[in-house]
Amino acid sequence: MRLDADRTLVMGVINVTADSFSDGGRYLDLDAAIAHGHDLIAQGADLIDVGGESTRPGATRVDPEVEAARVAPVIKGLADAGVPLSVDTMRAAVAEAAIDAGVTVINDVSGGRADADMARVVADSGLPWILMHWRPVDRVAARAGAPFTHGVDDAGGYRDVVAEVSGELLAQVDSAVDAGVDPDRIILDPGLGFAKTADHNWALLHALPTLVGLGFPVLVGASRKRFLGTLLARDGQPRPPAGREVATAAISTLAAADGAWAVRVHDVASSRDAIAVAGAWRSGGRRG
Ligand SMILES: Nc1nc2ncc(COP(=O)(O)O)nc2c(=O)[nH]1
Repeated sequence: MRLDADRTLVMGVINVTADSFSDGGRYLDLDAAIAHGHDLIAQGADLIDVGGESTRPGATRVDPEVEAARVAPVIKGLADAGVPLSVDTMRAAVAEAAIDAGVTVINDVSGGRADADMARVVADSGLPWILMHWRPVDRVAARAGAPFTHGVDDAGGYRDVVAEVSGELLAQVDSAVDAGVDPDRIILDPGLGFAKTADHNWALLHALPTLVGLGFPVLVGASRKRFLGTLLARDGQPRPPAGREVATAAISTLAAADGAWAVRVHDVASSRDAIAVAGAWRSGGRRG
């Protein structure tokens, strides 16, 4: 997986879960998940993120065995067909199963903080590692059934969310490098919506050039998230997830213009088109 592509990559999403906020339950069936993966590639995805444990507010942890059993067959089926894949997991054991199945990127929403073994697994694999920011994740219990910690209060609040998220991400990088991970294989992600308010999310997106300026590829995961629904609310009713694709594509356009490594989206085609527009705009159409 190239970390220095000359355009912003599009990461499609397959949530092999029962309860993800926007597509929960649709891809628990192996054939459906694999078919969806091929569809996302046909829409222009550069890679596909496969997750087996929803982290949405109100979700609870699943057994590691359940999580691995969900993601490994999907990863193997798609990897055998040559599809570039990331696995969305906080667990070292699940990452190992995914690596055995053919995954080429580890996407860790805990940024290495939920499982002390993860850094070793990633270092040994030599694969790229996405370190996402989620301040209270150290309070996410390892046991199945425990609820996730999404409350903004759990994060203790932010005085300067951009400076604090930047500093905490760099601390996660230091920990990864200390554990033997090649810094050139590290990708950062501000963790939009993870124990953060809508204002925090917009401040982080507004400061994307600052995050990119930290010197690592940056992944932006805003697709269909609640803060978009809040922005587009009518008569006090937030826009439902299915109605947030245009907003998601707009963010993909702006993220591409600001040099994001990739955007993580459920609807690939709309963001691929948006990024093509951003590329043509920035190059004066030279790339056609
Ligand atoms: N790196 C990264 N991974 C993620 N995984 C899940 C979700 C939650 O969204 P989903 O339920 O739509 O997958 N968001 C992110 C994110 O923002 N960044």
